[in-house]
Amino acid sequence: MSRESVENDCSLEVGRAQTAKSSLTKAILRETGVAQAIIDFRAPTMLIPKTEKDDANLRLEVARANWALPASGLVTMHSGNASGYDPESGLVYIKPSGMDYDQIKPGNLAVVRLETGEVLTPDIRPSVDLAHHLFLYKNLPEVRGIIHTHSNYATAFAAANKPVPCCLTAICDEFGGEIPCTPYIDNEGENIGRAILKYRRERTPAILLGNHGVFAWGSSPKNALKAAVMVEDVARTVWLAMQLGPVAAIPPEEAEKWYDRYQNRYGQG
Ligand SMILES: O=C(CO)[C@@H](O)[C@@H](O)COP(=O)(O)O
Repeated sequence: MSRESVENDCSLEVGRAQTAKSSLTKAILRETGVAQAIIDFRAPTMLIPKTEKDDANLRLEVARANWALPASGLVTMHSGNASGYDPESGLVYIKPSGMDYDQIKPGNLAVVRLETGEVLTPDIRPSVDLAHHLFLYKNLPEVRGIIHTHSNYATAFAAANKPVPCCLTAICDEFGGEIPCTPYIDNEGENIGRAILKYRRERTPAILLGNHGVFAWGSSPKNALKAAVMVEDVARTVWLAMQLGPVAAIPPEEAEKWYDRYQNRYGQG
């Protein structure tokens, strides 16, 4: 679709967009200090067909999750991506493929219709991992955010096709048991998505992909990011522990106690 036809076919709610631009810009400048992140809401990639309701807040959250990947040491160069899903509009916002993280803005994310896989941003190519993100959103109905990384310590376990064993209370808290690992899976079609569903543990919001990396998910892009950060953190600690000898597994009934407290009574509610 040409830029001209996109502009003809689409409507911009200018007043709404300008309000959002103003508040988003302030939020970005306040929280990141990155002046370049000012969003141009008139950019063609922001034009969404009339039937779709764009979600400025989710755009900001997805951009933030992508910015956090290099900031948290989870990616090298372009080797990871973050997305978010808005069930009201049916739209998925995802990192543009191969884009430098400091070039990502709320206004230049790739936008995809979940139901059909149609890319609504003709001039922005989505992450090569789009198919896996879409498959997970379709099959895990509570999920609103997904992260993929090749973070080093977790990916070392993946290289060995080994799960991260449940040998730390922090693993019980966050994951409720070991972080599983799939065998090697090729990247065609829905193969990775299907393998994630097959090998995941029901309540564990992350998995290692054999010989590849990490997928993590959550009820928001921020929560998916937390899971991705925690996968790497515990993988690093377990790796260090393994230099001392075999690690000691925590029995499932003990893991359950930690999980229950952390998930149900930890923090400020
Ligand atoms: O694993 C791979 C490539 O093999 C991708 O996850 C990674 O490079 C990120 O790709 P995108 O920049 O999101 O298209």
